[in-house]
Amino acid sequence: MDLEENIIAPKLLTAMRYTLFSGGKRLRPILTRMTAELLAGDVVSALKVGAALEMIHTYSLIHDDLPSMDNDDFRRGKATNHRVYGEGIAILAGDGLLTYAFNILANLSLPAERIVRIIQLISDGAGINGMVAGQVLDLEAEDRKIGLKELKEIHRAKTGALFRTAILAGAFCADPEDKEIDALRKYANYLGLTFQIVDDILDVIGDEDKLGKKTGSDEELNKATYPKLIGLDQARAEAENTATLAREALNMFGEKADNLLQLIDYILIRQS
Ligand SMILES: CC(C)=CCC/C(C)=C/COP(=O)(O)OP(=O)(O)O
Ligand SMILES: C=C(C)CCOP(=O)(O)OP(=O)(O)O
Repeated sequence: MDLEENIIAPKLLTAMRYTLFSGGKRLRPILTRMTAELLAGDVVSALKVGAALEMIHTYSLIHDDLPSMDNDDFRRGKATNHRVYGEGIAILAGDGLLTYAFNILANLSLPAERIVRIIQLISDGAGINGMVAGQVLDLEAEDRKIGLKELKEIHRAKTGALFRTAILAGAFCADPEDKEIDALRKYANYLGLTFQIVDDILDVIGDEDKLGKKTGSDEELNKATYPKLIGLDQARAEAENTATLAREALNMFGEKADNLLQLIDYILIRQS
């Protein structure tokens, strides 16, 4: 089914497209593509997998912004989905993006067992063993004192899981060796943590126009963050440390991993 062919409920498609095409860094599809390229995999399939992941990520943002979750008014430089289309349609636009993503994955031109592997990986990382679970932990931690260890676990599931999934799904667009998967998983874990520490820092010091979303919302919702738990300077140092570990994880690939290395710098530079 082509997304454009949805004529039963045109408003659903409009609401899905509204947030999907309102800008966004496209980090997860970029990672999928870079990883497939690193391992000389099928780049066309990687782009399709990346599109599916971006749909899943976009659904998660639409739902994360809802009044029952973070209650945010701005996302990607525009009014949030529910502010424009109302809560009901926003929930359904998220549902539509999530399910359509799996339609794209089911239609990949890869060997059937590879497609099944990618679908398993993504439903796991985006679902009850990854992002959805992380969001639950995040909600439960509001207004509660938590330590760094618990915060790391929340970040690992809420944000890290989809990064890890994007990278490993890119690897399965090739024919990876076990040691390559191990190295990429390590890179993904440290990259995801670096990203979320930087996101925490940007919520304190970031420019709302550049970020396209409101800052200070973690404080407003009384959420535990790296700057809150260890201070801004220590949080920056921690982001540098995890970035170094992400770089080291790529050592076995040498220069071939330059793009993945540059992505670490891109994430770090955003908070400097
Ligand atoms: C199943 C769902 C709804 C998952 C949401 C996952 C997620 C990473 C939300 C954004 O996190 P955030 O609140 O830390 O970021 P932002 O500041 O961009 O809202
Ligand atoms: C996971 C978090 C913290 C939500 C924002 O993710 P991104 O910063 O990748 O958002 P977009 O560029 O896709 O809007």
